[in-house]
Amino acid sequence: MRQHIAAIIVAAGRGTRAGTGVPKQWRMLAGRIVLAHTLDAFRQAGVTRLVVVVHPDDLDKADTLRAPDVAIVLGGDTRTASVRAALEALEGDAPRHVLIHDGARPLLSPTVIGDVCAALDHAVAAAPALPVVDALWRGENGQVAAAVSRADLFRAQTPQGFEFRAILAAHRAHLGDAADDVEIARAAGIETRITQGADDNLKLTYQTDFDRAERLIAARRRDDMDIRLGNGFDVHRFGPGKGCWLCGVLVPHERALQGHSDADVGMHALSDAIYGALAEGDIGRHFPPSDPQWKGAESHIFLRHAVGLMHARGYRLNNCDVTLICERPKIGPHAAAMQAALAAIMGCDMGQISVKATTSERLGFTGREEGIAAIATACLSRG
Ligand SMILES: Nc1ccn([C@@H]2O[C@H](COP(=O)(O)OP(=O)(O)OP(=O)(O)O)[C@@H](O)[C@H]2O)c(=O)n1
Ligand SMILES: C[C@](O)(CO)[C@H](O)COP(=O)(O)O
Repeated sequence: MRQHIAAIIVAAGRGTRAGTGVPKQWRMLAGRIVLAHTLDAFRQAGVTRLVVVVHPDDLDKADTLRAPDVAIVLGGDTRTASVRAALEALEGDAPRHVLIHDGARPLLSPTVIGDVCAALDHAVAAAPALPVVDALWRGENGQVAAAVSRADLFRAQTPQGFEFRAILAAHRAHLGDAADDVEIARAAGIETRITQGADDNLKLTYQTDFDRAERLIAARRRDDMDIRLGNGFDVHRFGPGKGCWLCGVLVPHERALQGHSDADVGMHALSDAIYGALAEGDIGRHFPPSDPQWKGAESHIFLRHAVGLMHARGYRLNNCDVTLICERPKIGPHAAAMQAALAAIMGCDMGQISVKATTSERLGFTGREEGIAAIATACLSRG
């Protein structure tokens, strides 16, 4: 939660460039009102105080946005006047920081918001932007009149973030209009740090922007739906030796597991679950047992390889679940250490990893303590 931050979402424009009819911020985009997408991005970023600035003619439409975290404020004739109205409305219970965002930028990501918020820990003002990458020309009568240097040029985006008191004072002191709030802050002598913008954070200005935004959301939804499951199963027999490697932890025992590698049966099952989710076979395909270089190999090599492949394919781990099947050694006292070891290898949070154990009621080879079996499930998603 970002307790000391409020977000102002300006949505009082008429959207004339996007065409006639309903103003763009109230139109449907991928099945939802544009502003509903915008508000959700802030909620996902943990901003819980949202001020939406609307045109008086749109008050009835604003009813659809009403929620405990949303305040509605009436805007003015210009974007600058709309922002000012919201700043004044917040003053009675002033936040420490304020983010000012175009309602017409519905595809902003929690990452862009988070980067601005992080920059505000060290700066009075911060805003996202993208460097200009194309060559620039000045045109006259449909002809190229001159080349213009693109060095140091950026395309400004929102949300633009400020110390609340500083931007309120800057707005109060500002005469006339401005393209954005950074211009107003700079006029008051406030330096603004540039944070990473995003191509997707486009402003809906023309109808073609709606078409592009629809395509981007459709692609995001396809990615969100791309969830993959894999399972793995492995068995190693007991033999001479002391202690068993299980999920990256050497567990004291009067015997050791036998195998071509270090025989970490839990880590093998987990690696196979990840390979399975990627439809990439199993450990044996990537590390053939016939290859002497893997003799006695530490099993984290296999797991790291599976995780590397997962990232290379554009997936990340949602969660995984490993079950060790044995009478002894007892796993419970070591389960937390195993979770920690796997998390360190996989570069994820311990909460994403479950390690548990069961006996087989003294039945079968595990019941007779001839070996240990492990099953694992991994769930991956895009991104
Ligand atoms: N008087 C105004 C004018 C603009 N905005 C908001 O400022 C953002 C960026 O402005 P722009 O894209 O220029 O929106 P419009 O002014 O609505 O567009 P147009 O210029 O095409 O009419 C939009 O979310 C818009 O709703 C506002 O709150 N109050
Ligand atoms: C604030 C802004 O989004 C920064 O890029 C932009 O200036 C507002 O939109 P407009 O089309 O320039 O009115």
